[in-house]
Amino acid sequence: MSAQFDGARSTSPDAPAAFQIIDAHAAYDGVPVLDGVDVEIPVGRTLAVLGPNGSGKSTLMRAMLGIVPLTSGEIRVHGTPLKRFRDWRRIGYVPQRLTAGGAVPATVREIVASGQVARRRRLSLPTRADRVAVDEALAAVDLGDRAGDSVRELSGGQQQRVLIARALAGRPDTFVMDEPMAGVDADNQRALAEAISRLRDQGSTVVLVLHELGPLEEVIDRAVVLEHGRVVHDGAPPKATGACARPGHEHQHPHPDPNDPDAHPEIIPTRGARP
Ligand SMILES: Nc1ncnc2c1ncn2[C@@H]1O[C@H](COP(=O)(O)OP(=O)(O)OP(=O)(O)O)[C@@H](O)[C@H]1O
Repeated sequence: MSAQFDGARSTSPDAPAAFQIIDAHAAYDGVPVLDGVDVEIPVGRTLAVLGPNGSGKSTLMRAMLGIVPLTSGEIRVHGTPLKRFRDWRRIGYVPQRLTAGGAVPATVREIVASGQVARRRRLSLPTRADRVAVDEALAAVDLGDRAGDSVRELSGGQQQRVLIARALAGRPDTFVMDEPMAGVDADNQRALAEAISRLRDQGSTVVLVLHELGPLEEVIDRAVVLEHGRVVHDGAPPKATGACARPGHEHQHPHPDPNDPDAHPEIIPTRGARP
């Protein structure tokens, strides 16, 4: 990746934490899913959220973006309580799977450019700088030569890279990625790890849900492990062992149909949320 992003703006030691999650509780239909989560993520850190299926990892990501409301507790984003946070252009969200291209024959470039919508004023057209940012984002994930192709023609791993490019195109300084490695082959995992490591080197904050560290082991400075909606570890990334540690290993676990918009509330921004 040769492109340089100007996203990482607030890396001074005095900058408030990118995310402060304070005694967060959340529930679906009265069933607790987050049960008193406390995590502080300073700017410029690369943090993995690990844990078994159903432990609440995705729910925590969604809560951090205001998609899932807390039943109690507080979340602050770059020092501002989530409800009052408006600077969503600083946040780049990479959802679990490609959803934007599923129903319509969008090109790679169109999907990536859609990541700039929050930056632009209403009804304004993309500027030259916007177009350059899209080119840079595509180059960053090594998909510059696929810009005109339909995303449907891409493999799952390449589609995942498109989602990262979409987040990059808005030039955020804070990334929230929900299982960017899920279902991605070893080559694409390495390409993604490289893109993420460059984000870290540029001072961006990156929070990722992962099932195992895999090729990201070198990139992650800290890991939070959830179990039953509680933090059971917060510190150095645990050493990977067994088959799950091998590059290319794919977890098999149920996920909603990626083309079912009802199964992906994150693509329908709620009030105050701009994923
Ligand atoms: N929209 C929803 N409505 C009801 N229950 C939900 C919803 N989303 C998640 N859950 C349930 O909440 C619990 C936590 O789910 P969550 O997706 O946050 O876990 P996770 O750790 O990300 O799991 P995975 O690794 O399988 O993605 C699970 O029991 C899940 O079935």
